[in-house]
Amino acid sequence: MKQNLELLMEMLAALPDPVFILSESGRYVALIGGHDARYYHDGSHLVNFSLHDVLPKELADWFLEQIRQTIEENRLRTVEYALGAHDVKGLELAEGPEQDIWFEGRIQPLSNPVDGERAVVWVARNITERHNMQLQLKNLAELDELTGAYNRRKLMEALEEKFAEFKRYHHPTSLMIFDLDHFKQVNDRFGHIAGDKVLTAMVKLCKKQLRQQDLLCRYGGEEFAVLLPNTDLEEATQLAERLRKTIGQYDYHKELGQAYSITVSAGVSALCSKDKIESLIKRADDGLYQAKASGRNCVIAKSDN
Ligand SMILES: Nc1nc2c(ncn2[C@@H]2O[C@H](COP(=O)(O)OP(=O)(O)OP(=O)(O)O)[C@@H](O)[C@H]2O)c(=O)[nH]1
Repeated sequence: MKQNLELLMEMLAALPDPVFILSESGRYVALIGGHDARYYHDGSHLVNFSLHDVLPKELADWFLEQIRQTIEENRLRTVEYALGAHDVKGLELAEGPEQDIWFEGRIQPLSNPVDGERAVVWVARNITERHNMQLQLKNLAELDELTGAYNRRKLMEALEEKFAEFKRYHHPTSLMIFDLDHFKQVNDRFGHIAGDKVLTAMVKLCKKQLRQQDLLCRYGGEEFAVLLPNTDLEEATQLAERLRKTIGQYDYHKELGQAYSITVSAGVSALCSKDKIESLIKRADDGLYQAKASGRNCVIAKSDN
């Protein structure tokens, strides 16, 4: 009997991933396993502290909510979350992983109370590698490799999404399409690699001007599009003008080895009730075409009539 118990204890201690017993009020009742310092920090000091003693309030509240839901639903639940060593008070920072860790938490309610309280068992597994890989795949699928702007596929996806939202809620939504003027001359004069640097610098410049919600995409070659949620045609035109001026005033000395400025031409359109995605794009494209035809370095807004 004693031998069996010893074996059980040894087996539990050897568990590669940390297993926490957490009470409904957020107390760390016990911690078993998880001693591999390549993947985990030593959390043994946490026992008998409460979540709010060691975690920032927002995180502690989130953990408590997960415990509460698991007990209420009385079933296994799986959650994913990030935790940095600096988030947890009292950890030995010199030991364990340096970067933020992504965890998968598998939370199971216990059938009997612990010290008079309902409790869960929370198995935490380091999934940082998998998470980073997923992020990398997502970036590969969504981003233009050269400039870091979103790619055309992402633009079409976002347009579908915003179009559906527009039909439901009628939030104003606009599209700007712009193209660098006489860009062939840049390539011819400075070479294709220098041209690449100009495109990359220009995207950086635009990102600084745009809001978090705006989606800057490489539409093709030296043509870009910006999807502007919650923006009507007038506001979109103002924003396009601001971008045009900012890009035109930038000196590509660093990229081209001499003072050089490049202008852009742009077309702008806004979703209207009888629109399809294609007609929204076509109006912005028509605006761009007109801007080129009327001497470049300007913005033409195309309304739906
Ligand atoms: N360096 C570089 N150049 C590119 C890339 N994609 C497209 N281009 C170049 O962009 C240029 C586009 O030329 P055109 O379509 O004649 O247009 P433009 O010279 O900009 O003239 P307008 O648009 O009429 O003002 C071509 O020289 C393409 O090779 C790229 O990824 N890198």
